Amino acid sequence: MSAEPPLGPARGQDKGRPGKFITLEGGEGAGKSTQMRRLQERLAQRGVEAIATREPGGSPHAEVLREALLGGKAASLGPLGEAILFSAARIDHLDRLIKPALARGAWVICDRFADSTRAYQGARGGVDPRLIALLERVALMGSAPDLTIILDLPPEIGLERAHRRRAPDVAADRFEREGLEFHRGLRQAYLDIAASEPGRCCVVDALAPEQEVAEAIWHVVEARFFRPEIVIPLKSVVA
Ligand SMILES: Nc1ncnc2c1ncn2[C@@H]1O[C@H](COP(=O)(O)OP(=O)(O)O)[C@@H](O)[C@H]1O
Ligand SMILES: Cc1cn([C@H]2C[C@H](O)[C@@H](COP(=O)(O)OP(=O)(O)O)O2)c(=O)[nH]c1=O
Repeated sequence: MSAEPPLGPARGQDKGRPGKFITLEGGEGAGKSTQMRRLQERLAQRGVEAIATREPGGSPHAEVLREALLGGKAASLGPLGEAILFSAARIDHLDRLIKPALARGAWVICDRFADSTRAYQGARGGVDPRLIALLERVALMGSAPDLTIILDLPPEIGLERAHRRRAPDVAADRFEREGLEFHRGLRQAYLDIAASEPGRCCVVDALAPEQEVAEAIWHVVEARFFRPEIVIPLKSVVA
């Protein structure tokens, strides 16, 4: 493996970090990576350096775990074993990339994070929510996102978008291949997370054209970080 990025601040010691941490969540093909790039550009226009990253992955060790998790090699571990591996990848990602960036004042935008473990391995995989919460506490040690945007759309449409995006010679990953009921349950799991943490999460309608979704996200980011006098309702539906 190539040279290791240095570790960031000690675990649990990143309170008062100057950078902001934003995560994008939602089902397959919801537009997370598209909107991550757009938000990064918008922040750059505002003079904010934002690092775009993703999970599983984002650091060398975590990318190795990604291969095992998405290729299906880890599937025989079952949902709890997978949740532990996703969490191990998350610890490396936080320590090597996210926390060092936040500590030096950069912002971080991450395509999927701990809510994906809650939704996929917890709500859909059937792992006891108390175990998922425990793993999350151990992995994050206080490094929770400042804002989570949940991109919401009917799973039929997201899966169709994901299918169209994929090159013909690339197979769908193991979670994308799950049936429609699984993906409907995921959608509900994300809406439940948003309802349980309205201070952190905001739901954006991802069915709208790309540009409109980007505007809705920017509205939320601007309100949360640049103009706190604007109050955003939980479900921010684009026109
Ligand atoms: N609002 C949108 N309307 C229609 N297509 C979109 C929209 N946002 C993204 N797409 C397209 O859908 C596909 C999946 O988008 P992507 O950002 O990769 O989703 P995700 O990262 O959530 O899986 C891509 O081909 C992308 O160009
Ligand atoms: C981060 C994370 C991802 N996943 C799943 C969700 C996705 O199916 C897959 C990541 O694949 P990826 O191709 O990066 O996501 P997307 O399809 O949204 O573009 O891993 C989990 O099951 N648990 C997790 O904690």
